[in-house]
Amino acid sequence: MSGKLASEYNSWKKLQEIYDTQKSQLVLKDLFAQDPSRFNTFSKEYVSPDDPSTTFLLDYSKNLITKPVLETLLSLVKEANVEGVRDQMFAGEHINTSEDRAVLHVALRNVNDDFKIQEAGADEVAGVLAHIKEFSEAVRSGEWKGYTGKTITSLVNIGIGGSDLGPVMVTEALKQYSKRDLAAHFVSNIDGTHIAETLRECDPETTLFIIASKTFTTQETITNAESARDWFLATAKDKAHVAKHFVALSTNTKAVTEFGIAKENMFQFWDWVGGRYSLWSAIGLSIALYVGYDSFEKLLQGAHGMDKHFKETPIENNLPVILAVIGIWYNDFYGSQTHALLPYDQYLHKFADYFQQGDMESNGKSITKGGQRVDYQTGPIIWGAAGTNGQHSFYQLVHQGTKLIPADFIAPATTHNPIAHSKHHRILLSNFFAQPEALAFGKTEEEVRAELGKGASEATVKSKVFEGNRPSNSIIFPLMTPSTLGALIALYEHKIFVQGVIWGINSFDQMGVELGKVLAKAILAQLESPEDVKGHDSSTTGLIHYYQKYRKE
Ligand SMILES: O=P(O)(O)OC[C@H]1O[C@@H](O)[C@H](O)[C@@H](O)[C@@H]1O
Repeated sequence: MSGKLASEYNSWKKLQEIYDTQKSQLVLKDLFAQDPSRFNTFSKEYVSPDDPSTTFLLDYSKNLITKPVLETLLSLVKEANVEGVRDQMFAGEHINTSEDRAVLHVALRNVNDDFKIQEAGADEVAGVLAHIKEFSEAVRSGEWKGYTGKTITSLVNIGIGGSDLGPVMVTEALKQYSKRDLAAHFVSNIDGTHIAETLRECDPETTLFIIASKTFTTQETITNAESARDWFLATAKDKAHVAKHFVALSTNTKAVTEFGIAKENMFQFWDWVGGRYSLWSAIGLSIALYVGYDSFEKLLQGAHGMDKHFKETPIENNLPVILAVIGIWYNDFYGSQTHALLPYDQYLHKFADYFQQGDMESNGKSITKGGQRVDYQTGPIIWGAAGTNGQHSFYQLVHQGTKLIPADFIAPATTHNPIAHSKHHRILLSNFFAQPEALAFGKTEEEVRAELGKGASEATVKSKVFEGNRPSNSIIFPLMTPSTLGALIALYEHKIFVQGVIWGINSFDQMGVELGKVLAKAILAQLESPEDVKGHDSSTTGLIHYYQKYRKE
């Protein structure tokens, strides 16, 4: 960390100058016309340093950049000492300064021990992975039995935030690798409907509950876990049976034991694993159970390959760095407020949800590590949806609205489900190719006039014009596999890291989630009767009073 605001860097000032003076020249149609090799210049194929079959192409040529713009963006990376902070992260230095913690999700997937990491606990990773392997194999093979001797057929992961979103996203993405005889459910919301509806699909004799909570104090998770235990004991009766049906993933041994889960059924992790970076840790147990340990290990290997790429590749060829700086170009100079993640792969339908936490909880900050208020924009709003669904809903705004929405299009070249001789997939991909093209190059007034002929009104002509010059990245990979998924997730994790370092913020704490929790606790104690409702504004008081008119118990 340099201690400077990003806006104080010389390269930042230069970028502002470029934006102010050259913005009108940054027109994709012209840039492509002027340079026939633009695609070659601004695209890179990633090949995992560990496994050549883990590969993808990143095409960033449809961005509002030229070589000088990109060079200036990269000099920002140098000036902000991103490489130095990156190396501190890999070395286990406490770069999460507000919590005085290391940030070591890379240690969880350090499969070949390529990185020498000293932090306490890093040497325990292999042991926890062995525990995950042993347990997941026992459950999947049927060797692990429920209290009446039956095989487990349903998993219920109870967790929220980072203890939910990663496993949800990955189990969906790798569904093709599951045995299909083990159903995976995820309960996160405190709304009783979530657990009630889930339990309706489960049988206490064949259900395994995985209580996933780093702190083991999260109100939603503990309340849901207690209700799950009550539901289970209503049938099983004997508390001794809990051991066969409840396991915990946590850093908090004391709280887990107090809940009644045996120590041998607890899967440990460490304070240097951030919640939103924890799917690689014991939090990934539901993934290993659902897709098998081998696939879980390949996921880790895929991420590890990207870690090596990020750590060892010069910044001009470093894919997370490139994505990060292009994002900064739009976020901080073009004034884009959002960034869309648009996977053309149904298996990735939770990808944007996952990175809403990954990115927005990491970089949704306005105070630098040094305590200064930033005078520029930080993390973008992340959103998106899978496949062509979005085209029939929100793409109208992306194409013709008043906002500039940078987007990443992500797709597999081949599908696990080549039904109708891959007809579906070809149609899907034709859209994956067409959308970035339409966004970039649009449709001119002349083209519209030629199409409509003389009789068309001016308003109709104008409404059919696509201004174009809307930027995007495209990522295409051979097939959705565990290792490719691991590499893709790590790509975005490191992108978020690079942006956080440039903005000078701490991407690894989440102070902003606390205030609401505290207020909710105070309000919970006041819900009984109107006389208890004290200390609020008239709006909050009015809302609680309205609720109290209808509350039943
Ligand atoms: O795993 P835990 O401790 O139950 O925490 C769950 C989530 O709790 C939220 O409050 C945090 O903002 C998330 O970062 C975290 O993932």
